[in-house]
Amino acid sequence: MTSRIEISPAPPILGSILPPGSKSLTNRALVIAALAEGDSVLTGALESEDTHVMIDSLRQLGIEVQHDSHAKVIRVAGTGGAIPAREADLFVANSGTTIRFLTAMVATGDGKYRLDGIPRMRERPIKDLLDTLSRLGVTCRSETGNGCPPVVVETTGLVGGAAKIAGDISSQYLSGLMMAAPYAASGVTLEVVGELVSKPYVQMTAAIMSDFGVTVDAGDLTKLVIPPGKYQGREYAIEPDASAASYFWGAAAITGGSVTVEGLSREALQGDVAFCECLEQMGCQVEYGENSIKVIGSRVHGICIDMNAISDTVQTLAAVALFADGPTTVTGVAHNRHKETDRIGDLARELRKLGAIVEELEDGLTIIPGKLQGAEIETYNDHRMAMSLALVGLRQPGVVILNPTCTNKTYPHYFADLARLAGVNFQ
Ligand SMILES: O=C(O)C1=C[C@@H](OP(=O)(O)O)[C@@H](O)[C@H](O)C1
Ligand SMILES: C=C(OP(=O)(O)O)C(=O)O
Repeated sequence: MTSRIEISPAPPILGSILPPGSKSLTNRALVIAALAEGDSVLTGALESEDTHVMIDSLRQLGIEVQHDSHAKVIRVAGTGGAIPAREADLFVANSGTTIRFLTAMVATGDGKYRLDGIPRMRERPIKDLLDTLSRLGVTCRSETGNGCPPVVVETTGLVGGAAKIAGDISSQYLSGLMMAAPYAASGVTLEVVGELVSKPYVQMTAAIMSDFGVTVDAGDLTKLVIPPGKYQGREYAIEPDASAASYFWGAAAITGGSVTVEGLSREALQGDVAFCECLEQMGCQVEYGENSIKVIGSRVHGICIDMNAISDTVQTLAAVALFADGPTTVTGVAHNRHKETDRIGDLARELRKLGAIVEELEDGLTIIPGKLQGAEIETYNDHRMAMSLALVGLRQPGVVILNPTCTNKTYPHYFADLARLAGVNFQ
């Protein structure tokens, strides 16, 4: 693919689509299957950079992972909790789940492990996770001392006990600790300090742990008790990615069409299906099936909404908000500044290029729709910037997405799938 793609306006989109597997579930299932007793077979897994760096890292740790990328099936030979490699230097690109989950996982091993990523990863915080691991008996540090990767973990195993974990920067710290905790010498009790962000992801972690045989007492997510235990290998079906689905639901809203996403339901493990409730508040109609969710677009209204729990869909909502008949305010997403890029400041800048008046808040933004115009959209190597703002081009001519291959992080075939669904070609 070239270093730019121009989105072609489309008539109201009528269709259905099955997005690729969930990044969050694939990477959790990989970690848990690696630690489990016996083999696991993961079906419907995501094939993308974020899952490939996880697979490569697990292999470097000495875990056998067989991978049929065409069939989207991954076989993992569980080690029963052992980490065979005594030393490893892992490269995680810009995958937050991979570095946070593996930092906690390698802490259960016996050896010295280093984890690093691309330059942006070296700006993404991980200090709170390292502090908690230290309290649980592990020697670990940020190599440059700035609280970000590269991370070095020197360990003879997780001792366990009670520790506090900060909740206000990223829920991935807590999820990583939860998945590793059954392999501590004694049980682990985690007390969450500060308001926990992205709560549905922690519920997802507890749910998948339970699916593999370890029950967490998660209560109201302020104090979590994880008993010693062992995951049991199994066959596990990964749901389609709900964050990816948001773009197709957004496309229905923006074009005034009707799009059905297959393989998801209101009961999905992924909190991001609640993006449909935002669209409903904006005036769209949502139909929940047993194994599908359909959004029917209409004239959209501006809304005020706290998106703390579903922050990966803020950029999708922002794209829809450009077509609303009034302002939209999103709050509760200060943690979005620590993701692939600053998803408040950089998002505001790109929305302004498209003709909106945007007020940046400390924890969100207000978008006042203006007369739309085409623009070259900078993506900051953020897959969600590319995927969300491309939707604007389905109505407004002249929207060009720069560096479109950044969608490789979670959705390598995004533009092909969107063009097919919309029935147009992109240049
Ligand atoms: O646990 C997970 O799978 C994720 C948690 C969220 O991160 P934060 O907890 O950092 O908000 C989300 O943004 C990310 O894409 C995936
Ligand atoms: C924030 C994201 O990813 P991660 O934190 O896993 O890198 C994302 O996919 O939007």
